Amino acid sequence: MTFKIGLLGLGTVGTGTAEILLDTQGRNSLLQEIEIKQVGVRSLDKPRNVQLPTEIFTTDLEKIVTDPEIDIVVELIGGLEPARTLILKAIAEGKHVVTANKAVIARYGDEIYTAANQAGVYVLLEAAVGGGIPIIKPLKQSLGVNRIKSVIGIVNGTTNYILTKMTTAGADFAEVLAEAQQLGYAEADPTADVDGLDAADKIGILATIAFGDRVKREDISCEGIRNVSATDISYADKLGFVIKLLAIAKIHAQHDSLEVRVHPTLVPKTHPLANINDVYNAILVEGEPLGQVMFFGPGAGAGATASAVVSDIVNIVGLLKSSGKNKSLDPLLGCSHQHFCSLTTIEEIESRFYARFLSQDLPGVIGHLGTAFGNHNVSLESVVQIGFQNKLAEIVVVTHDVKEGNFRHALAEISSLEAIDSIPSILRVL
Ligand SMILES: NC(=O)C1=CN([C@@H]2O[C@H](COP(=O)(O)OP(=O)(O)OC[C@H]3O[C@@H](n4cnc5c(N)ncnc54)[C@H](OP(=O)(O)O)[C@@H]3O)[C@@H](O)[C@H]2O)C=CC1
Ligand SMILES: N[C@@H](CC=O)C(=O)O
Ligand code: NA
Repeated sequence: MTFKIGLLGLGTVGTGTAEILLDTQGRNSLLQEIEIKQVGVRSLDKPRNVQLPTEIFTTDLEKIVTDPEIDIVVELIGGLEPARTLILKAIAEGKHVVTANKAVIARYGDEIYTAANQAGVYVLLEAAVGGGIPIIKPLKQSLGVNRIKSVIGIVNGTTNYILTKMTTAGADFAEVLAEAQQLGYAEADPTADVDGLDAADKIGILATIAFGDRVKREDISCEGIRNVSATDISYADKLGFVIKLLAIAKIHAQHDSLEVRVHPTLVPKTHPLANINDVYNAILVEGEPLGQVMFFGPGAGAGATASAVVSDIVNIVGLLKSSGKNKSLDPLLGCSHQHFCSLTTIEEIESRFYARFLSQDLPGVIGHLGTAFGNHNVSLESVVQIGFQNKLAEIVVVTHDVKEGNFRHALAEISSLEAIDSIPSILRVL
């Protein structure tokens, strides 16, 4: 029996997917039972890097998702629309769906999975988080019996590539971003990478699976890497840290709620996430009774991402072959979260902070800073004055764990001190 695929999109990931499906030797034997029946693209004239019969190409993607012969629709066009509508239509037509589209699942997961469960079809998305790293299936299956306490990851390849090159080679932000685009790592609109939106989509998906309640995408606090400067990278290094864009989801014990956030973070050089470089991603999961486990691998790029896409396709084919006409879904592969959870407000979130101040070089300034922080219950781990910028002293402060609200109030008081010229950067510390 042959299982027929409708491939929506033949860009970076679509091409990688087709390459695996067409070159089956030495891979799982189920691949030999899979045929690409149609390919949907935007332009029929574009040269393609993979050999497929021209007659299977179309720009009519609706025709693919309604084709009665197609068993699995593989959505690799990205973006919200028409991706959402096409996925819903495929589901309504009784087709299983494989997607790499974290943007659409993070926002419309509720609608999509409700429809999929009613229709008795799978929507698998291993490629949507961590590219080639197996993380969705392990969270659902291998780690499912643990009480998850935290999921902390570097989940965006583009920004990790940029930060790594800025740190190790002093490279220029715009140049490295162009390189990441060239390598096929970045989103069609790289703002999604640079501003942390892609990482927020991914941590929203991981948190929903790990903690069992849906996370509303708009509740996730999100800050990108645009303001990370060479000066901060250099200070972080002197203080024993590297700067990484972290996506964090963890149980907030006091409030019995979840905190989910994305921001550039000073990570101690001794922490396992500090050594994840270039396009690599890693996700550190802590659960009870397991303890910590870390998933590591290439987080973007054609081959790595296609590996996850095709594994999902093969998983569905395996299930279709073994379950025959029995339409009930394997609960460990489906997604049936019913409730949205409430997230801890940003004011209540506790973390360490790094702040860099430019001040007049006057006696007593550091004392005034300390007093202002003390007035708002912010205790300091270290205060250093190392350099000068245009005759202004540069003072760098690292706090102990503090409530974000208290820290912000202290900063407001400090800004009004006469000696303080400006606060060029504020970053969190892991
Ligand atoms: N690149 C990566 O490393 C990773 C990407 N992803 C996700 O995978 C998905 C695809 O990404 P990627 O392959 O990089 O994207 P590309 O931009 O390289 O490819 C998009 C493909 O979809 C087609 N397409 C886009 N919009 C339409 C439309 N409206 N109608 C018909 N065809 C359309 C394009 O057609 P045409 O070729 O004619 O222009 C192209 O073939 C996205 O959701 C992305 O977030 C996930 C993990 C990693
Ligand atoms: N643009 C994304 C692609 C993979 O999800 C990234 O850089 O991580
Ligand atoms: Na993955």
